[in-house]
Amino acid sequence: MPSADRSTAPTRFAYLGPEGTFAEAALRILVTSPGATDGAPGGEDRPAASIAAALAAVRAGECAAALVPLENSVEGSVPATMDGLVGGAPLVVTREVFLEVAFVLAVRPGVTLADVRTVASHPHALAQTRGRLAGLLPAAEVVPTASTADAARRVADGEHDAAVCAAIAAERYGLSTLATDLADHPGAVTRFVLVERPGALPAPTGADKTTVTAVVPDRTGALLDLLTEFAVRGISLTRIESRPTRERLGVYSFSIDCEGHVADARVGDALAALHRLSAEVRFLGSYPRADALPGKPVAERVEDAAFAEAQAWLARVREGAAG
Ligand SMILES: O=C(O)C(=O)C[C@]1(C(=O)O)C=C[C@@H](O)C=C1
Repeated sequence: MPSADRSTAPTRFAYLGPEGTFAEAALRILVTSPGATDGAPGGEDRPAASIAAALAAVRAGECAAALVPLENSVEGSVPATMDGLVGGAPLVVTREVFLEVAFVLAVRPGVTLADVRTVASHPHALAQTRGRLAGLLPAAEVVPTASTADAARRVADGEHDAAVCAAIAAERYGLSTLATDLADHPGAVTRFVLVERPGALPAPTGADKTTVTAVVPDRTGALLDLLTEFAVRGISLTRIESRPTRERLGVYSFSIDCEGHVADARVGDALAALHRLSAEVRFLGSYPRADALPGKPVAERVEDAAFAEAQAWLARVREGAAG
């Protein structure tokens, strides 16, 4: 899948580090799953200090790809990833990975709940454990960190008293566990995406997703117009959310995932229509669904064959044949 340009990068994958993050666990799944991409064979994986740093390493050609969190089933989207993909040099998603996340409360050996004054973690992890933390540590100060493993490392260094992190991070940094299964909603899943510089697209598998962002013009019905382009072609959306464009209040960029591959006639046709409707459309990739499910049934009238037949009919009409 990766083009020659991509595969010459010295490092295989950048991920939100340090070692022991959920992002690293997701990367292990990615490189061992069927259809795994090699990035730069023999290369190293690089823990990055932030999502922005991971994306920057790919843009600079230092890494073949970056694995970054996009959304969580409890806490919703990860703004740093959303914004990092919309701005800057183009990047595309080539794979997605789902990871069930479970949190522990980790401390230096010998530290008890009564000793904990500060508890640190990634904001998404803190939000997913808010209720349990309030019960266990009602007086503790909650401190955001760049990642869950960053919190564990800082606890090991003595900077904070407790970390909300993965069990593997507690182990990696020599911490003890005061509580397990900290999540307020057990079974939360984080969706990670592998992003690369644009190149050859992953081939359609029949169970694909496409991601696109579009700035919606400030006029009545503009969002409905945009969504109609998917609906009339029988394309099911799997995610939609808005982010501020940072230009002014009232102008938003919509980030949309839909079923299907840009190589599918109906999806390509819808994206072309979006390009006509919006001054700023960014194609963010077509890639295999992590769950490998075929998606919603597609009506015959929007199958590739129906589009091809309609194009052939139009060509005949334009040449003067009876319609
Ligand atoms: O900090 C980590 O370990 C991450 O991989 C990031 C992240 C996120 O951004 O949501 C991933 C999964 C958990 O929901 C908490 C944090």
